[in-house]
Amino acid sequence: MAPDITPTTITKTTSLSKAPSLPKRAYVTFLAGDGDYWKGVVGLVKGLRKAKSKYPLLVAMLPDVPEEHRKILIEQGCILREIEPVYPPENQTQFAMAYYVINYSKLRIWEFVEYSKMIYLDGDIQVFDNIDHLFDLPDGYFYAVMDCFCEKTWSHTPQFKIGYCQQCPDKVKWPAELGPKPALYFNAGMFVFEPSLSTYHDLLETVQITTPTSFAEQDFLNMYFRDIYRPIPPIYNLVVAMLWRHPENVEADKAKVVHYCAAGSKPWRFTGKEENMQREDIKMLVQKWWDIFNDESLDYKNYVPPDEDAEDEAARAQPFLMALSEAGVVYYVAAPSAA
Ligand SMILES: O=c1ccn([C@@H]2O[C@H](COP(=O)(O)OP(=O)(O)O)[C@@H](O)[C@H]2O)c(=O)[nH]1
Ligand SMILES: OC[C@H]1O[C@H](O[C@@H]2[C@@H](O)[C@H](O)[C@@H](O)[C@H](O)[C@@H]2O)[C@H](O)[C@@H](O)[C@H]1O
Ligand SMILES: [Mn+2]
Repeated sequence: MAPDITPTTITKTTSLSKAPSLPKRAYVTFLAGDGDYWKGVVGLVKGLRKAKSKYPLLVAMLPDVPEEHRKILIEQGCILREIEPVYPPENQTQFAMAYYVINYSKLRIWEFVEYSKMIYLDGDIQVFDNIDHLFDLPDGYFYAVMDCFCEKTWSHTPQFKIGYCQQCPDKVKWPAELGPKPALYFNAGMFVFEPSLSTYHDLLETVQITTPTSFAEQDFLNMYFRDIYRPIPPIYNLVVAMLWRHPENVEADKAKVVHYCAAGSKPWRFTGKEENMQREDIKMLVQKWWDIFNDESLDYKNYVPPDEDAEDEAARAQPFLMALSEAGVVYYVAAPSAA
């Protein structure tokens, strides 16, 4: 008896085959432990909503995130993805911060291959303007903002010891006797990447044969993606220490993304007592974070998505992308030759 292939079945099959396969994009952050970083994630998802981002926020979370925090994040519209920890090989390394050892677990996000492109954001980051246009940057590269070597957390490095920083390479030139100038180095609190199973497996294998260093997975990612790393402007990840280390390179009120990574700058723990925490620009940025965190109209349960036919943000940003590629001379600096 021939199977009953009715028009419905054929239609259903046909319509499914026509389903558009739009590339899926999402923001992703990382959450570990039962501490207070969940507040950073709530602030981040509300900030993305305020900036009218079109894409969801995934939370790659370790099993030790308590049920109570998970519930809060789901109620705020986050997509939770539990991941297993990634530990570096046994080592004697003194990480710049002891807890950095858990940050290797960030590498699990390369496994999220249902997404074609993702933007990773630390939980201590806030997005104050729409950055959806970064998803339209050309594939095949790793985009992130250049870091700064001037904080005490870098005091163990030759750069710090001689006063060299990539943010001002002409101020103290890299001495030839120290060998080749360090390759451009990014802050791993924010980056644009493409999930890929082959990259994911290679990352995990490479971690196990790489001696850990003080900035843990940030150092590792800089080594791993060195050849395809493309710097993007500091407005996309204002590492707040830049405000006092390189004020000529940044403007607090122009930053689209702010990274509260200087000691004492985490908004949800802010006391104002640590060095530089009484600066007006720091207090303004911390207040901006709290204004979003406390804004109940941005809670997922109260949120009304923007009008669907509002001008597409990507179209609005097209001129930007052209400018960025033209300005490529400034930001798409090829890594200095090894010689
Ligand atoms: O107890 C912790 C410590 C860190 N993190 C996550 O790991 C990221 C990196 O740590 P952190 O931002 O503190 O490092 P920094 O950028 O300040 O060096 C955080 O933003 C969080 O997303 C976390 O979830 N729980
Ligand atoms: O695990 C290593 C971490 O390294 C980075 O933080 C550092 C780095 O930015 C230094 O340059 C600063 O001086 C320092 O304050 C800051 O903590 C990333 O932000 C974080 O996500 C994570 O990868
Ligand atoms: Mn951070």
